[in-house]
Amino acid sequence: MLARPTTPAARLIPAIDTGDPARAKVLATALAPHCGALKLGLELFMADGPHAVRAMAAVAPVFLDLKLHDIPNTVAGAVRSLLPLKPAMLTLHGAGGGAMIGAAREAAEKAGAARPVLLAVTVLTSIDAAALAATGVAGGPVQQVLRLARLALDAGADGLVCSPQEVARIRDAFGERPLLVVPGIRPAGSAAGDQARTATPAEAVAAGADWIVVGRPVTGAADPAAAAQAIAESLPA
Ligand SMILES: O=C(O)c1cc(=O)[nH]c(=O)n1[C@@H]1O[C@H](COP(=O)(O)O)[C@@H](O)[C@H]1O
Repeated sequence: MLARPTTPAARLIPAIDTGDPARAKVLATALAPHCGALKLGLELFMADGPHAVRAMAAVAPVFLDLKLHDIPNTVAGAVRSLLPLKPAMLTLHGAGGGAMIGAAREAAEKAGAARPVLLAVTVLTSIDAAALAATGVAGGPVQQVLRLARLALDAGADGLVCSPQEVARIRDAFGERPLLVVPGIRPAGSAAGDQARTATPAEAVAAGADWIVVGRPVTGAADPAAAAQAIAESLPA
């Protein structure tokens, strides 16, 4: 399994969100020396599938963010189908429930020591309190994140995806064990866009994030490698 980062640069996971494989290759090549892993999400996977994963894995560990969410049998099958691509990290939705997460873990175990880190997405960082209430969830994002965190960790997830605003609360409740991967990161002065629960890179790491996921503030910069390096330099040692 991918080890916890030991340097500031290794904490950074740029999100390569593009449907253009050529653009993805340019970004991956430029950013690989300045990060701990590269995130490949739905946009690129829908466009270029397993080929894109193999191409990215040639330059850096791949965080394959497909946010699996289905019945346990289907998710276990999806994990089995993905194992030959050797992703370093894989996401599934905590809201899929404990049986789904347990089935994913059992399927992942087939890869032995090289299995991907299984990360349960808690409450998407684009969801604010009002949007969460509209889905019928009582209580605010923090309460729901803690509820899904407990469920996912008990069921066999190695870690969690949460916003920077819940990191300290998760560390208080669950200690150092869970791996915490944190999107919703915005360097000071950068546009929030569709993100609702945000903080700066340094704030997220100071609160206890292991990795930070940064997309548009890096990939939309005139010089993505320089933007990545500036973020790494802003992090506590
Ligand atoms: O699982 C994720 O990575 C994820 C979970 C979440 O709650 N929020 C979230 O933004 N992400 C991903 O993190 C990246 C954030 O991108 P930017 O908003 O451009 O920095 C995107 O690729 C999202 O798919």
